[in-house]
Amino acid sequence: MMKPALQMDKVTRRFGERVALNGLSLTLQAGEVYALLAPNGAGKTTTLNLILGFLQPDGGSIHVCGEPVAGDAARTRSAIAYLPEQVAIYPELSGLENLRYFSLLASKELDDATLRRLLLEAGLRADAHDRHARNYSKGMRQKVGIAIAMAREARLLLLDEPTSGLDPLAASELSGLLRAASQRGVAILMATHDLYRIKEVATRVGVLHAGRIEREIDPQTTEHATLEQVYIAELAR
Ligand SMILES: Nc1ncnc2c1ncn2[C@@H]1O[C@H](COP(=O)(O)OP(=O)(O)OP(=O)(O)O)[C@@H](O)[C@H]1O
Repeated sequence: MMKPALQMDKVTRRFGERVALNGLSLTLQAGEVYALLAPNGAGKTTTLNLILGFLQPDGGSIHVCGEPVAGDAARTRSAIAYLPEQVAIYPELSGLENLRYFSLLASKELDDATLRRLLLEAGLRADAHDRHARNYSKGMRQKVGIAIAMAREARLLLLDEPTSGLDPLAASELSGLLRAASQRGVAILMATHDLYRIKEVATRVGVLHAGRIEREIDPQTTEHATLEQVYIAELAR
């Protein structure tokens, strides 16, 4: 069997007296789309930074595609694509040039036809490929980010609030892209408050509270209203 894309086992992390993560365990197999519902301060950013190897845990372990992050974070990071809330690409370069540049950084030298195909698959229309990214909307920058992830053949995609500030069309396009990526075996972990998109795309939902996953909900069998009630109750705790 394939190694899980992500395996977090009883991870703890403190900042001085403050416990940010308190025994967080989470395993993601290839193709799973996990939505992390995280009220402010619950430990979302700490979780993402630990997976990326920018922080070290005080206890527990994290593996990406079977490799310990503690062993060689640069190596495990090469299997990960991280899309922050605002995808950072070079404004003076075009979408195509950004994709070429970030692919080269990941030692992937792709010809223009392949780069353009990846941009099209990520939903960036051909007439935008050669325009300066400075004029791109948030949704367009995100599409370039997804194309970069696909060019790098990332096995694990981390997204932080991917739909905040997107119009409904862009958000729905993003759901389609995430579904397509998951069908290709990419495991996706997205921190979000967007219950509507969760219903659309997530295969699992977990509520992060006080540094651990307090409960999991099956998005397929849970009504939207129930999902919302659970989340609101969690926010009010
Ligand atoms: N560098 C740090 N120094 C001290 N405390 C920290 C540090 N980073 C995080 N914390 C604390 O750890 C807890 C979890 O923080 P984290 O940033 O992971 O939460 P979050 O869920 O991302 O919150 P938000 O959504 O508000 O950014 C919080 O109580 C926070 O104050």
